[in-house]
Amino acid sequence: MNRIEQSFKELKNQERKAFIPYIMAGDGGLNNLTERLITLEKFGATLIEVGVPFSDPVADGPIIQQAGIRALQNGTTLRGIIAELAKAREVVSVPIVLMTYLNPIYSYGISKFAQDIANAGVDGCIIPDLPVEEEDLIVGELEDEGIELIRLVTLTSPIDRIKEISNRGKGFLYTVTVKGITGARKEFAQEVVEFLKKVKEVSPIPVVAGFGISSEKQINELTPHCDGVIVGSKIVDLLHKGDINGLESFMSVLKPEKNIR
Ligand SMILES: O=P(O)(O)OC[C@@H](O)[C@@H](O)c1c[nH]c2ccccc12
Repeated sequence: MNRIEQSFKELKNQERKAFIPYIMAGDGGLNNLTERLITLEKFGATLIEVGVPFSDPVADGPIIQQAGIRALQNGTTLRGIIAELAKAREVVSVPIVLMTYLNPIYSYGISKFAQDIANAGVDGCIIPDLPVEEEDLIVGELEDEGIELIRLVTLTSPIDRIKEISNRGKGFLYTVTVKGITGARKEFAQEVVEFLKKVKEVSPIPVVAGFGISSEKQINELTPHCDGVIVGSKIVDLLHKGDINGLESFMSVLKPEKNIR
C-alpha cells in the first residue's frame, strides 16, 4: 500500500483529520529542506506538500509567489530538490507529495521525472495545470513508479465531473475551497461547506480542503465536512519569518487532544 493511503487509513482508525502543510522547496536555501520536513513531521503533519518553484505560477497567490521567487533567486532547481528529498527520505517518514506545474516536468523529461522522484521516496504529485483530459500524458509513467497523481476539483466543477475525477483518483482529492489563487482569506462563503458535503458524498477517496485556510476557526469550520486540510501561505509565511513557536501552536489545532468531536 502506498504511504498516502496508509496514513489516511491510520487517521481514519484514530478518528482524526489530516493536516497537510505546504512548503516551497528552496525558500531560504535548499539546505533547510530536510530540517523543515523533520520539523513539520514532529509538529504532526499527516503528509507534506513540497512545492517546486516556477517562473510562471498561475495558481499561486502573493505569499507563495514571493517564496518561489526567493527560491529561484538562490538557484533552486528541480534536480536539486529531488536530490535533497532523497536525503531527507532517510530521516523523514511522512508521505511527501511534490507540487509542480507541468513545464518543469517536461523540461526534466517525463519518465526520468517519474523514476527519479520515486527513487527519492516521493509518494504523490500535484500538477495544477494538468487537466484531467490531458493526464494520459503523464499518469501512466507516474503509476508505473507507484506515484499517485493527486487530482484537484474546484467550487465551479459540476458534480458529474467531481464524481469522475474522484473515481479516477488515488490518495486523496484536493478540493479547492475558493474561486481564485492561493492565499489566506478571512472567511469562507457558506457555499464551501455545502460544496464539501457534496464532494464527500460522491468521492470514494479522502477529501481534503485547501486554499485560503489560515486560522483555527476556519479549520474547525471545515474539518467536520472533509477528511483534512492543506495549509500553504500561512505555513510559508511562518517559516519565512522563522516563527517556529507560531508554527507549532498553529499545527496543534488538529492534534488528538484538541480534536475531540
Ligand atoms: O496557500 P493556501 O491558500 O493555503 O493554499 C494551499 C496551497 O498554497 C498549496 O497547496 C499550493 C501552492 N501552489 C499551488 C498551486 C495550485 C494548487 C495548490 C497549490
